[in-house]
Amino acid sequence: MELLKLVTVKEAKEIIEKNISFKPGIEKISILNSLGRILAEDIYAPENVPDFRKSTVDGYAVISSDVFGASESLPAILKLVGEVKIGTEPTLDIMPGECMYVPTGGMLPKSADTVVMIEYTEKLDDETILVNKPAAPFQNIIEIGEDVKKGELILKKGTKLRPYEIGVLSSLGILEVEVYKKVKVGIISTGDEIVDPKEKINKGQVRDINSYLLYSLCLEEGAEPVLYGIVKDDYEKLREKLQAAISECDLVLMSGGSSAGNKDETLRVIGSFENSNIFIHGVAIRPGKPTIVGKVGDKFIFGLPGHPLACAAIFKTLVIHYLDRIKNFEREEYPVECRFAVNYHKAEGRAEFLPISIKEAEGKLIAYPTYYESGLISRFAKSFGYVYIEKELEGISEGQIVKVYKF
Ligand SMILES: Nc1nc2c(c(=O)[nH]1)N[C@H]1C(S)=C(S)[C@@H](COP(=O)(O)OP(=O)(O)OC[C@H]3O[C@@H](n4cnc5c(N)ncnc54)[C@H](O)[C@@H]3O)O[C@H]1N2
Ligand code: MOO
Repeated sequence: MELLKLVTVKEAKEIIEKNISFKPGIEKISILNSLGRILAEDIYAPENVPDFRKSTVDGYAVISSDVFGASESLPAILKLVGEVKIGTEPTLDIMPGECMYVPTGGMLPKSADTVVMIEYTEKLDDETILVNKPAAPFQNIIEIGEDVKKGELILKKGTKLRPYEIGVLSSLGILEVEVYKKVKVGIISTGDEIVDPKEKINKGQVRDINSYLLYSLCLEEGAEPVLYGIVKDDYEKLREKLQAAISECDLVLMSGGSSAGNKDETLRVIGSFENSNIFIHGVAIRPGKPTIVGKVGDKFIFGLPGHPLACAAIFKTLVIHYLDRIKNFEREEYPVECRFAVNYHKAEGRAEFLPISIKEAEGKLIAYPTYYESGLISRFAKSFGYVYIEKELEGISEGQIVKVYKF
């Protein structure tokens, strides 16, 4: 396979960014359907949360100076003037020397500045409460706007919505949000030996893994995958399928060719469209070297290597980068730090995407490389994640601390 100049992963990402012209559309959806979607608008709080001063305990709303220095031997004696009903505004206020019963979440009477927990009080009679512990000002109280301040930029455009952000939206009464439309991703597997897993398989053939792998990776990334099936190594058929995928989708992922040489078929097919452009033909990464990145009109086409691990590695490094950039999504990753179990030499001149399994030994996390062949899917499934080894490094030494990124 004659590859053009290999670009580094960093260069590949820059080339992808520079050539983005597609912008996903925006749609308004119910927050109940918004899990995992990326916000396409800044959200400012239309009101304070909470918009009343509330108690965080069951107890008595008091004025702190009235209970200053109170103890079991010398309790503060307060007049009970009423009870706050949860969910309603108190109809009374308290004066010095008075208190009012307030449940957890109840609104405080205006002059109260603290709440004494019921455990630290004694009810002498219907009108008299003994307080045997002092309470500092603002103790057991949530102030107006303490959770969210009116006018605050509470969620930024580009935020990925998790259950917690969705909770914030509902607390503000925002029940619909603008998010980026799901990117429609066409998936084409190629290769004479690839068989639909629903069919009988003969010696020399393999069941299609990449369609299923890519489909699931797309779902995980909030995209909308569309399967175009398996295409035999045939220029015309491949061109037909690619044409259909380009016209129906926003992005196309093709995987495999048939060993060395035929990858050029993918290249030739992408290049055969009017307004096509090929930016990358070969990336300095292992696995994943025979990668093609091009564009037809404003639709990106990724020609991914056939080996499932190589295919997934390029999805994780380059396809995800493209998906993030078109949605202004700043991905935050927090890798697990582990001690590397062995001495590992990587291939020269290429960065490496090395699957890892993690074991715990004597309270320490140990990272074991699980990859030796990019065609072995089961090793991949046993891995927790991967270590990314920069192109310039020789490898990793036993005992070295490495960062393991979750799959
Ligand atoms: N002489 C050379 N041979 C190879 C080179 C090279 O530089 N010179 N590179 C190797 C590398 S690295 C890779 S990766 C593969 C990539 O080849 P292709 O992208 O053309 O992919 P195929 O040859 O079609 O497939 C490779 C391998 O993966 C299996 N495969 C393909 N598609 C699927 C699928 N959908 N599901 C499951 N398995 C699939 C296929 O049967 C092959 O076993 O080339 C090396 N060779
Ligand atoms: O890209 Mo290939 O998977 O290095 O074997």
